Amino acid sequence: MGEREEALKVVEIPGRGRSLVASQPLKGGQIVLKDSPIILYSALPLIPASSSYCGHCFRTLPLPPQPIPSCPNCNSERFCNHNCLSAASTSTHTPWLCQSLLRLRHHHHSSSLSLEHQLQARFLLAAHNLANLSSPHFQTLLSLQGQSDDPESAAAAQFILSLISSVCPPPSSGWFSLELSAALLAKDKLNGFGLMEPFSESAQRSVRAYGIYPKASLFNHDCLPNACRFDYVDSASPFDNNSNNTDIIVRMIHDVPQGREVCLSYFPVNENFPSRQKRLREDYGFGCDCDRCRVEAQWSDHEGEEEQGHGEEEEEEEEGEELMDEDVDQTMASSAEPEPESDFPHAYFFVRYMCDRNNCWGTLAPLPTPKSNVMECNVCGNLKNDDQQLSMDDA
Ligand SMILES: C[S@@+](CC[C@H](N)C(=O)[O-])C[C@H]1O[C@@H](n2cnc3c(N)ncnc32)[C@H](O)[C@@H]1O
Repeated sequence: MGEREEALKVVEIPGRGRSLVASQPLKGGQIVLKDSPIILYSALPLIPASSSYCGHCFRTLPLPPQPIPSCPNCNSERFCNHNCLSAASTSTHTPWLCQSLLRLRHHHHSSSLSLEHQLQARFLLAAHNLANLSSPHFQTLLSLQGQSDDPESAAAAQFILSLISSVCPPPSSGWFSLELSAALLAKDKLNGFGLMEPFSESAQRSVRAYGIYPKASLFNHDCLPNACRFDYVDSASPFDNNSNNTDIIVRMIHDVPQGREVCLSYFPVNENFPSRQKRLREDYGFGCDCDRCRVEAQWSDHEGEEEQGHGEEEEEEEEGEELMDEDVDQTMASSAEPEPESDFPHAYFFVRYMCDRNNCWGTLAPLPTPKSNVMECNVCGNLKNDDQQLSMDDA
């Protein structure tokens, strides 16, 4: 872990599992984590085979007349350049993965598979590929939350494993057991991050690729997060010359004291109480008891349902020193600011930290430069001067 990540420590919190906690006071805008995926797979259906993204870095491919190299074996996976082609042959497009995807595409049943099953097949093949490539990274994947007893994952594992093991060439370390396959699918469901298409006001944003980010997988959820995730798909990160197209960074939305848990929201913050609770129970297996949920649970008619969101944003074990429970600030992640006596104490969060651009629903965090007054949206990238916002608050 680099200097930045030392801003966070892994702490076991009863009822929440491993959690990331500020190991020092953190400033709004501060970068607290940079992470690269250990697994990355396309969010597109298996057929048609070719896509407009590079099969290694997932950048949009250049337009003709630029030469676009393709995989000499399957001829369908395409790459930005020869560097990406060469890097893919030992990562995202190994000869075994290439053969497996090719056979799966030619299999007569593949065209009738649901998109969900196609993506689960892509993930399970990518997990076998990881087990062949890197035992430490595979162990990291195994250490993430998600068990074989998740009924949905168990049912999917049975179907997908029987499909891929009958169609694809066996991986050198053999096929996973049914139980391991179910556990891996559950881990993908709980920990996978979606890399979204760049924002457009006029279209629903779709996912370009899914990734497993080992360090970012330890962030718990809060419906009023104090940190948010940025990625720079198809654009270079302005803060890091060495970042890859699929790296993510996590920045603080506002200051938090040492000992406070740092949380992300697993989906856009505008979703209403019933829909958040449903999603967290069904997709992540817990009922949320954050400050915001506790307040909204008291709203008899759940007014605010008109805020209903529709974003489809998804989401190595740190061997860091663990804090004792008493070192953890019990006020947890939210409470962005002092809470007024009202039945909507988090109004402040929405006014100050939610992007007001049409169809965006992103979250704003200050730029990481010291004392920046400029807030950046993590979805559309819009910049907004916080001074305007402050004068609005004072009014
Ligand atoms: C991406 S993992 C987060 C790290 C996880 N706590 C661990 O120990 O690996 C997501 C899982 O963490 C737990 N979790 C996340 N946010 C939570 C919250 N606010 N309350 C309770 N459990 C939570 C749930 O079990 C969820 O499925």
